[in-house]
Amino acid sequence: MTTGTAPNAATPNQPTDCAGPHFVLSRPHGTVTAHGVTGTISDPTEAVARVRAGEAIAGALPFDVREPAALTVPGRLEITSAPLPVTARPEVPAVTVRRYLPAPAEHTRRVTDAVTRLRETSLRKVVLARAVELDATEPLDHRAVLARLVAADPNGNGYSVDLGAAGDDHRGVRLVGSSPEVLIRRQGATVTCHPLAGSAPRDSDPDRDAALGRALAESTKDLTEHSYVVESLKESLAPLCSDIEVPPGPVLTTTPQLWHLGTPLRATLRDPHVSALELALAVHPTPAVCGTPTDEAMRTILAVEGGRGFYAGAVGWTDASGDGEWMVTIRCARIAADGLGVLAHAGGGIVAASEPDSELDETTTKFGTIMAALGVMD
Ligand SMILES: C=C(O[C@H]1C=CC=C(C(=O)O)[C@@H]1O)C(=O)O
Repeated sequence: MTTGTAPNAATPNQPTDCAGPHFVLSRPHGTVTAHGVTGTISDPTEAVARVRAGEAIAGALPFDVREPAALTVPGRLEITSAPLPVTARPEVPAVTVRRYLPAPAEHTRRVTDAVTRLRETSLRKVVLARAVELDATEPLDHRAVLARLVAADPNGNGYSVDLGAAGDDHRGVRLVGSSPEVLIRRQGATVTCHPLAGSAPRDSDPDRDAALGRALAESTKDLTEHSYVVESLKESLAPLCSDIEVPPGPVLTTTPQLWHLGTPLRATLRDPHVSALELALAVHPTPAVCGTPTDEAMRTILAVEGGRGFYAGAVGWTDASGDGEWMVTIRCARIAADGLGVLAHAGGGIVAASEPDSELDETTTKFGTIMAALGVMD
């Protein structure tokens, strides 16, 4: 499907397609590529109005939606029915870890403090993340990183977004990743989401791997952590949707690095004018990236971590009819405009029963998706 055509006009912050499309989202059921830019939008409310007026949009929402979004009105939205075709796994220049932010011991200390707080206050769950700064010896090509992410994922998940629409600080900056988590998808009146929460590492030995999956499915701590996300989604969707179908319990899903607990939800949209973008804004941030209660968890995260930028936000598109898909922005990295500096984040849901050392290990495993794509573990 294609929506309109327009030149790739160049204004100061405007993303361009000079080095490949400014937005690509590869999914098992299809790839959406935005070609050309007719406008940029940093205010999601304006984007909602533009979609209601019959325009398509694509891009990224930040974790804290009070910060600028990176959305474009594309000249043309190309939608295929297969993941991004990748014929060969391209080489990338050498990438090395500069430092972890905070240092691993400090992340463990933060988790310990959070566990105390979870036991003593009304906070039930909080997702704490840490970051890693990496350096490339030569400029990284985001197209090569995207191809490696898509090639490494049996489901073909991957995204690459030019963040320039968010303002001068983001000019030429790219967000690349491979998210397994569907925040929201709208196809006509059908609304689906697939929240994930609760994790265990994979193992190269099939028997040990299967045992890790079984243990996750029975883990009270992980089932509790997961339940907050499902409850939150049901609550956020209720005013906008009817017939919300929730399976009796979560199912196991996998990425090459991790097992996750996931719950596929399905609902019917009450008002056909409510677009995929509006639905994404209504449910974000879910307790898969923030916590429960949302406000208390958000305050805790901002106080402990500071800003997250586009990590733990949403990346996706909405077409002129309001259909679209938004993924939770995880398993990703920001590549600086010079292609040399990289910043990646990984987080995990903390509940009262969390163990700080396991939580640190979980974030290390989650970094594996982007580290492998950057060749750090080659
Ligand atoms: C916050 C992240 O993952 C979320 C998605 C799946 C499982 C999660 C968990 O088990 O904590 C997180 O909620 C991340 O990858 O940075």
